[in-house]
Amino acid sequence: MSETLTGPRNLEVALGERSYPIHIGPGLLGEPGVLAPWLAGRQVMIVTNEVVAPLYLERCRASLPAGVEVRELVLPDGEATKTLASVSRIWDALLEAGFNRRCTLIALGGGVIGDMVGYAAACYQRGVAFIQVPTTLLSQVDSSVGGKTGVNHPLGKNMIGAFWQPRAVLIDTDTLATLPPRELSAGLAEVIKYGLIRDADFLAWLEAEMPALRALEASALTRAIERSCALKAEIVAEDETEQGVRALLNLGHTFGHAIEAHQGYGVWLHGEAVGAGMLMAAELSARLGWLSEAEVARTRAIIGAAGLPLAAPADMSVEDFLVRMRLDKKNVDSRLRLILLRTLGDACLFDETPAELLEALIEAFPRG
Ligand SMILES: NC(=O)c1ccc[n+]([C@@H]2O[C@H](COP(=O)([O-])OP(=O)(O)OC[C@H]3O[C@@H](n4cnc5c(N)ncnc54)[C@H](O)[C@@H]3O)[C@@H](O)[C@H]2O)c1
Ligand SMILES: O=C(O)C(=O)C[C@@H](O)[C@H](O)[C@H](O)COP(=O)(O)O
Ligand SMILES: [Zn+2]
Repeated sequence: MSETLTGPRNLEVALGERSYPIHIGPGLLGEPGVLAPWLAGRQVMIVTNEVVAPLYLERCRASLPAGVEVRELVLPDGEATKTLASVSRIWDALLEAGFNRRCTLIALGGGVIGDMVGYAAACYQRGVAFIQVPTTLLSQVDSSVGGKTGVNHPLGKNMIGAFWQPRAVLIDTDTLATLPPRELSAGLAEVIKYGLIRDADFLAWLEAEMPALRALEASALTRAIERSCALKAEIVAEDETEQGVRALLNLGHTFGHAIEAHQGYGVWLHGEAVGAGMLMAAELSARLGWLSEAEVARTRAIIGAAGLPLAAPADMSVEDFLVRMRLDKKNVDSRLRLILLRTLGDACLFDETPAELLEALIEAFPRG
């Protein structure tokens, strides 16, 4: 993993007729006509938010070919806006513009925009094309790839949604220059996740390169994005609708989603909640006798080095966690199914955690 690189990288999510490319590189956004190959027809709607629009909407517009009918919709910002009401605004705008089944939606922004635009595309006239143009690290390494789309419900994260794949993912790494450090750390949580679940060498590389990643060093960031996307593409190609291996991408999320929903969406960033959740999963894995204390210490160290929380919210009781975790989408027949670590780089889905062990772990986990 020592090679330096910053130039364009191309990957594919292999899903037969619905396969699509992931293009990664600096300056991709704004290249005239770069989005042209994936448009379904002449009608295009760029959907973004009020933070991203002043930064990148002009460049996105410039990426379209001449002769297309372009509309723009700028939504409010934030996780709290990831609702059916916001998606309805997209449908309203599409209908008011008279857009038909050959239209294409472009999701320009982070995971909130990407998840909502994907869901709007999945439902509009029973399904239209969309392109992901992710502008946060988290969306570039995770949410733009794989076709999980949807919105939150007050009772649970991403409870309403659909699997709907984009036509392409265009990752302009230059957009990370404007990302606030807290959002960069949130994205690093999902990057660390790939190392923990599937790639011990990548994890070791991340440990060494964390300062470079946090300093936005281009070569390290490109490498991290490419490896993350490659691992996700491989898993999604194997199990598009999460019947098996894809569930491993949920490491830390059963705890993390509980934190996000309990605190109120947007109080903890998704990546922050996943960071703390991955540490909880690692500590539970140790209580089951799988991970050593040294491996838990490594997990804690890399999550901390990424600038992520190492404690759960101060006001969250064991019952607060359990109430939310019982609604988790992975559960079957009221059995909690958790993603745990056999060792670093090897995750599994486990549905036999004794209730007392889980409760003791949550009780003992630090609060901040
Ligand atoms: N579909 C999936 O597979 C998947 C995977 C992981 C996460 N998610 C979802 O993604 C969401 C989190 O995504 P996120 O972390 O990108 O959050 P986000 O979309 O809220 O973006 C984070 C913040 O950064 C701003 N922003 C975006 N790009 C910017 C840029 N280049 N410069 C400056 N500011 C910028 C946004 O406006 C926002 O304020 C959650 O809802 C999570 O559930 C989905
Ligand atoms: O793509 C997946 O599969 C994931 O689980 C990726 C997660 O990082 C992401 O947060 C996803 O939205 C969680 O999905 P959910 O089904 O647990 O809501
Ligand atoms: Zn996630």
